[in-house]
Amino acid sequence: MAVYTDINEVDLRNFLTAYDAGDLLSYKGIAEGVENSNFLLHTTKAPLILTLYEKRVDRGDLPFFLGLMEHLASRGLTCPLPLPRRDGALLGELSGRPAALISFLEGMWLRKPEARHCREVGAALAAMHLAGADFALKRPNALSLEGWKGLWEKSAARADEVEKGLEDEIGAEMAFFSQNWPNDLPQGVIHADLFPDNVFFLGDRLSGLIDFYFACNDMLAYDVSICLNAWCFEKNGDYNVTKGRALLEGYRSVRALSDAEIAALPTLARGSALRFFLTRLYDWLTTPAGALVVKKDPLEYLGKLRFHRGVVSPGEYGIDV
Ligand SMILES: Nc1ncnc2c1ncn2[C@@H]1O[C@H](COP(=O)(O)OP(=O)(O)O)[C@@H](O)[C@H]1O
Ligand SMILES: N[C@@H](CCOP(=O)(O)O)C(=O)O
Repeated sequence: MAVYTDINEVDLRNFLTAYDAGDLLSYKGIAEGVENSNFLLHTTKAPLILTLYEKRVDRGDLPFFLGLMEHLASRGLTCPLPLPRRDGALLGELSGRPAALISFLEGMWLRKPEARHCREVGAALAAMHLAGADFALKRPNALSLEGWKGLWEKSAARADEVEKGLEDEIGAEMAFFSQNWPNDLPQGVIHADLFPDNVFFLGDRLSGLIDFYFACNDMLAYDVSICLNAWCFEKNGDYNVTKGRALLEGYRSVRALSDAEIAALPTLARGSALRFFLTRLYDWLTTPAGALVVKKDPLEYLGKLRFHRGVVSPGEYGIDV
């Protein structure tokens, strides 16, 4: 359960007085997620999500994240909306943390997505990229090359505790990317964490996207590569080209991918695998034993990284070249 910061009822009731949110009926911590502390609130009005922003979220970035949700919703994308306080602010403070109330989105995430779901995710990602094009705020990607270096510096010395030889292997990846990371592809607002647990479905229909707390400005095709990693591998580590094809076709049915974006997919996918490997590795080595969170396995992403390292043509992802 991702509840790093606990709340008490008296403080919560006091926090809610700043909102027109109805009277509190119940609240409970949510047993999912790894970044922030989330609670489901029932009030005499609509159900709400209460989020307390934790370690990896910089307070200065919150206007970007909350403003982006408002912007995307205004462009027709289904995503949660922050509930303003009576004074108009979107942020308050609870248990010493910045905190916001967010609308509750109906639906559930898919534990076993199939190719048809991947197609919908691809289309939704492209729709988000188009809808974000005129969002006024900017946020550089804190988890691009420089961020990777920082994580790696803090983890390298203990990497071999996770698998022997990792310090050398990942050191070589870092060297590769410092020379080979694309910088001339189309940029825009990306979600940057569109994993299955951040996409809700009602039946077979995609009902909305959540968790915009890694969103930033970066290469649009990098976001596609994140989805290939998150949606198109099987539990045994095999890449499922049918899912990859569906995701890419779904994306291209809404936004075209240029030849340069397609050619860069193997490098982008290798880089995005490294990015999730590094955050997972860092968390694996540093999360305190008693924390109420399910740690994610860095080795899953090491396997994906190795797969991409061996890809010689983007056609291997299921795209016609
Ligand atoms: N707006 C929302 N509507 C419904 N459920 C939500 C909403 N936001 C979060 N959740 C629930 O909380 C869980 C964790 O949220 P998430 O934003 O992914 O947390 P984290 O940022 O900590 O990873 C989700 O998997 C979902 O079950
Ligand atoms: N998707 C990341 C972890 C971030 O978790 P989320 O609950 O915010 O999606 C990973 O799988 O490493």
